[in-house]
Amino acid sequence: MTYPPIELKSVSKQFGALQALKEVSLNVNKGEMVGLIGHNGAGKSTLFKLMLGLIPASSGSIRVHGADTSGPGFRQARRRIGYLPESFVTYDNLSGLEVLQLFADLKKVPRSACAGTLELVGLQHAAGRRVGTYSKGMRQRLGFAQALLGEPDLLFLDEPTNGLDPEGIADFYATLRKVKARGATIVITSHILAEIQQRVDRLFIMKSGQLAAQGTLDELRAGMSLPLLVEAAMADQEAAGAGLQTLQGLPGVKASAEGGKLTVSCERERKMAVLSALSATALDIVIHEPTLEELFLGYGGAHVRAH
Ligand SMILES: Nc1ncnc2c1ncn2[C@@H]1O[C@H](COP(=O)(O)OP(=O)(O)OP(=O)(O)O)[C@@H](O)[C@H]1O
Repeated sequence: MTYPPIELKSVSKQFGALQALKEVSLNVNKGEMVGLIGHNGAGKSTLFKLMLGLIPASSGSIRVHGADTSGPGFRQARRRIGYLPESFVTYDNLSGLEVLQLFADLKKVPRSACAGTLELVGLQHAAGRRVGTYSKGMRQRLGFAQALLGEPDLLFLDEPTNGLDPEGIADFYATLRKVKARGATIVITSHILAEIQQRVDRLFIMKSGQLAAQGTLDELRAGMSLPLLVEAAMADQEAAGAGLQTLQGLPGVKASAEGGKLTVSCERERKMAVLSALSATALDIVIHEPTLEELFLGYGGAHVRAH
């Protein structure tokens, strides 16, 4: 029998008087890449630690590949998991290859896998260099490499693009796509919502220890029905004024004009009415969907701060 990689039922976690997680239920399907987002202290890292079996839940059940994280069968399931913690700490006096070999020994993965894994994260040229001389981005790549060792079929990546430059971020997601293509399931957290919103299959929004919403970006948009933003470039100020007048007659539409530019905020179901009102006179029209940041705030999240 095959089990979904992750099944959580009514999971709560108490740290003394503090309730870090409250009745969280969620499933992640095989081969999915999902994003876990939430404000600082929302409970993302705690959820990771519970799913990795590093700390016990106060109540509820957590199954990973069908094995209860508090049961004896979990050791086996744990071998198929890769984890990149939020702060990856390593040994400065060893080379990148030596660090990876150490992790390979711990994970009971043959050392022969290390060179290829370093190549996968673009560190092959620095394999023999002391980690103490690595940049922040290179350390993060090394952390990613240890998570990828042994081709795990479930990956937990906590803030994996921390410290990476734009090229590093693009490389990281290119590698993730390869990992996903071989059927792995991936759970990723990020504070940079613009970065993950187009890259994951589904999103979980955490708020104060609870799951505030879940779904694809489109489902989250439909659930919140935030207004769309339409920007239209008109030939000149006069054309913009005429366009503004037409739009002001439409219900559920707010518009303003500045020079030859019209800015319109409208309910989703008014989009076609707005477009047809402008289509004859506009030179160009751009429609902006609500961003994940706006949805996140709409679902009750606080502002997401980058670390
Ligand atoms: N070992 C612990 N003992 C006591 N409280 C803890 C412990 N671990 C986490 N907490 C608390 O649980 C809550 C959730 O923390 P958690 O680290 O899971 O949040 P997070 O969403 O990962 O935050 P961030 O985005 O800042 O990493 C916070 O209030 C935190 O202070």
